[in-house]
Amino acid sequence: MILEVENIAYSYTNKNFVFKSVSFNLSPGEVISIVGPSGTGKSTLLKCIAGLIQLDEGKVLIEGSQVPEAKNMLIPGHPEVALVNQLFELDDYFTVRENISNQLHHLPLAERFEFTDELLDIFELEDLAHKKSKDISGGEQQRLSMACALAKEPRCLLLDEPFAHLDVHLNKKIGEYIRRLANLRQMGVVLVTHDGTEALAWSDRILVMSNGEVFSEYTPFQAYHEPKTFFEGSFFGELNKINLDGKQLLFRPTEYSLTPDHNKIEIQLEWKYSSFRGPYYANYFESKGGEEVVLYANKELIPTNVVYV
Ligand SMILES: Nc1ncnc2c1ncn2[C@@H]1O[C@H](COP(=O)(O)OP(=O)(O)OP(=O)(O)O)[C@@H](O)[C@H]1O
Repeated sequence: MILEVENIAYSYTNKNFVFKSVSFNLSPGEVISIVGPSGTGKSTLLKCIAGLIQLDEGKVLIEGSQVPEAKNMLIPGHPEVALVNQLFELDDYFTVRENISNQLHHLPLAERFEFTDELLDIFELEDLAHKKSKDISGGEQQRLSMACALAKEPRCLLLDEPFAHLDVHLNKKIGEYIRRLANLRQMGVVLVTHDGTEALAWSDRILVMSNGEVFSEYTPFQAYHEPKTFFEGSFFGELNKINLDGKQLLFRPTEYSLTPDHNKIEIQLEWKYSSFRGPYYANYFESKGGEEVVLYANKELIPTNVVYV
C-alpha cells in the first residue's frame, strides 16, 4: 500500500471532532477522490494525512512507515507526501522555471531541464517561465504549485480542489497527465473536490464524506448509477427522487423510457420547461406528487406526460 489511514480523528478545539474513525487505503497507481459538502473536513483530512497537523487518534502510514507526529517535528510533514492546497507555498522571488527546477535537485542536469520543460508545457506556463512567481495570477500560481508538487516525485500526492481555477481545456489536460504519472510512477493520488463530476472523471474510487464520520465508498459507476441516498447521489450530477407508496425511487435524467415497459414503473408528469445544454436538452417536469423531475433528451419533450422508469 502507498497509504494506509487507520481510524484517524481530528479536532481543532478539543470539543468537537471535525472527523472521526476515518480509515482507507491507497494502492500504487491509484487515484481516490474524497467528495463532500463544504466544511465537512476534507482539507483538514489532507493536512492530517500529510502529517502537517497533530492527529487526536489513529495513524497514517506511507509505504508501511508511520508519518511522524506533527508535535514531534520541527518541520512537520513527510518527504514522500506532497500536498497542494490553496496556500501555494511558492518561492516568491524565484521565477516560475526556478520554482520547478529547484524541486529537481535529485535529477542529473539534463533530466532536470527536460522535466522542467515538460511541466512548463503541461501546465501551460512556458510564457511565464521567467516571471517571478509573485507576479503571476492566482490561477497560474495554483498551476505552478501543482507542477512543483509533481516535480518532487512524491509517492503520495494530495490535491485539494486542484481544478478549482482551471478552464475545461486545462482541466482535461492536467487530469489526464496526473492519471498518466500516477500509473507510470505507481504514485498514489488523493483528490479532494466538492465537484463530484471531477471525481467521476479522474478517480478509481470515491469516498463520500459527510458529518465528518460517515464514509460511503463507490466506484465512479456506482456513485453515478447506484448511490445509496439522494444526498450522496446528487454530488455526481442531477438526480430525480420520486416518492412511491412511502418508498423512494432514485433515477438519473437518462434512466427512463418513453415507450411502455411492463418491467418499469409508470410515472405521470407535467412538462414545465426545457433548457438547452449543448449536446442535449434538460427537460423539467413536475410529478403528480409535486416533485421536480429532469429528463435529458436530444429534443424538447413538451408533449410528454408519462415516462417509464
Ligand atoms: N484553523 C481552524 N481552526 C478552527 N476551525 C477550523 C480551522 N480550519 C477549519 N476549521 C473548521 O473545521 C471544519 C472543516 O474545515 P475544512 O476546511 O477541513 O472543510 P472542507 O470540507 O475542506 O471545506 P471546503 O469544501 O469548504 O473547503 C469547518 O467547520 C471549519 O470551519
